[in-house]
Amino acid sequence: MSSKQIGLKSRKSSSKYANSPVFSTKSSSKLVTEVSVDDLRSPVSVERLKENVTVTVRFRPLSPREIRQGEEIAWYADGETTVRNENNPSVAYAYDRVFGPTTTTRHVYDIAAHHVVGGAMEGINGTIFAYGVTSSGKTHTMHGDQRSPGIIPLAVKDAFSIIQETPSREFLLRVSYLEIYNEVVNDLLNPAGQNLRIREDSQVIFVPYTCFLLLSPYRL
Ligand SMILES: Nc1ncnc2c1ncn2[C@@H]1O[C@H](COP(=O)(O)OP(=O)(O)OP(=O)(O)O)[C@@H](O)[C@H]1O
Repeated sequence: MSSKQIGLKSRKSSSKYANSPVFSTKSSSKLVTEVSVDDLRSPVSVERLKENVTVTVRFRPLSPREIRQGEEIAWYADGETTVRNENNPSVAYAYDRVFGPTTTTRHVYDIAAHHVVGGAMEGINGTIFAYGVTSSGKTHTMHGDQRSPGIIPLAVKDAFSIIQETPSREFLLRVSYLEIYNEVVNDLLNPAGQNLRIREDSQVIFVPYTCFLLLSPYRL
């Protein structure tokens, strides 16, 4: 089990579904991208600080290899919020949102992540992370590729759009990129930053990772 995460913040579970990363907006991680958004001026509305955790399931299609091997789908999306068992229709689980295998990453982002990015740009801490078994589609969902960009590039692009549309405010965007795998923390932005030591004092847990100012969405 592993997870991929993007954390968006202001300054101041194990999956049953082999072909579906469970996707949560609010983790232990194998790969962590953290974008820190500092709105240097606007105050945070108390109204908006209510905790709000949503859990989303995304099914990926069977791969050609899985089809060749005769593997069958055991769980499927029944409507927009229910996951049902193919062999036993009476077994069903409800989630905030369920996406079937033909859903695009763009759609997943729009429904499940866009509002977290918008909230972060207003100064509300937000985390988006994906977890699921190996090959369930976490990298596909979070990173994607040129043809189908993932949640992380889409979030960064959105953050820059919001900055452009809000000339009256000043923002500071910082990015760090960590991999946590088999209890080992590596800094993916600094080849020398391998097997980082986690330091702890009474107040905070601290990892000495590299943090870059993000000046353009294309630098990520
Ligand atoms: N929604 C999808 N549509 C089409 N192909 C997908 C989808 N999700 C994942 N895949 C494909 O399934 C394979 C496994 O996906 P991916 O590498 O994202 O899994 P992962 O959960 O990150 O695995 P690992 O934990 O081993 O890194 C990849 O070939 C990927 O392109």
